[in-house]
Amino acid sequence: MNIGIIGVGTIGGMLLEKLRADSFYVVNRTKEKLEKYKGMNNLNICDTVKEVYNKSDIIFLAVKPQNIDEVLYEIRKTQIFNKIIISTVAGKDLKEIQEKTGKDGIIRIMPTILSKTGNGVTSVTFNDTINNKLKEKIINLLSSLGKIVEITEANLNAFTILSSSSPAFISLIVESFIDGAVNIGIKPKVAKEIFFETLKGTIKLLEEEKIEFSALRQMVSSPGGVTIQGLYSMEKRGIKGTIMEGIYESYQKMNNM
Ligand SMILES: NC(=O)C1=CN([C@@H]2O[C@H](COP(=O)(O)OP(=O)(O)OC[C@H]3O[C@@H](n4cnc5c(N)ncnc54)[C@H](OP(=O)(O)O)[C@@H]3O)[C@@H](O)[C@H]2O)C=CC1
Ligand SMILES: O=C(O)[C@@H]1CCC=N1
Repeated sequence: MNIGIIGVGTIGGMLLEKLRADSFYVVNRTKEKLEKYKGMNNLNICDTVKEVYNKSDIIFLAVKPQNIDEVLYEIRKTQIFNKIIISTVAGKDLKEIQEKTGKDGIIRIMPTILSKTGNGVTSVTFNDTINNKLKEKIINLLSSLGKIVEITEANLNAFTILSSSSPAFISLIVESFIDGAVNIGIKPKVAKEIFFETLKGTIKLLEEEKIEFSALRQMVSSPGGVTIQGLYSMEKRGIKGTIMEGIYESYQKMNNM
């Protein structure tokens, strides 16, 4: 199977590194960016969107939303109709891609940077021209990215915030813990090491032992102790509302793209 990637930035590069194909055909606006992949023996660097489209069976669109229309326009000019187009672009729906390209086999995925290590959840939504056999083939292809879930397009925006934006939110929260630890005298390197272990362990308790959030808080908070003092301060400043609001704002922005 030949895979095309249009736009080899953060997500396109990750797809190139993680997916399995007989050959890859790629194009990127800034060609120099592709230098680092030149050692890949199944990589073909192309000059145009048209060349990638013509030579590939499945074509991933991985440009930013502001650049997608120019790519769809180039695809529209081609007269080959039996290809599968998989868009990673936030806020461009299946119908619009179909209309702008004049092609039928359209799929959307919402990738996550966590696929770099084969983790995270990538959601996929198919238009109604894709039959079950093809769906299975596509999900199988995508499985090297991590967990794949099929969802309806109506749910894609919410899933985007949860699985694709969250690594950025979590990174900010983790950084705050490290800064907090440095502020009470722990060296950054040590703080990072200890906090990463603490984070992994907390997730294990919540996930594997199925301990409820509130139960875990109670287990750790001694009456009149230090933990409840910290929780009280965080709650007083509205930490939960702040995070919930951030998620909602992201979602609203996504809906208006
Ligand atoms: N980053 C993330 O975590 C996620 C991103 N997405 C979606 O993935 C898509 C890609 O995002 P991301 O990888 O972060 O963006 P990047 O800016 O890192 O990559 C986009 C790439 O597209 C190239 N490009 C732009 N226009 C063209 C064109 N006309 N022809 C060929 N190449 C072009 C750019 O080239 P140049 O080198 O010149 O800039 C750049 O390398 C976006 O639509 C985004 O919504 C979805 C979920 C998560
Ligand atoms: O921030 C963005 O717009 C993209 C989509 C989700 C993650 N990155």
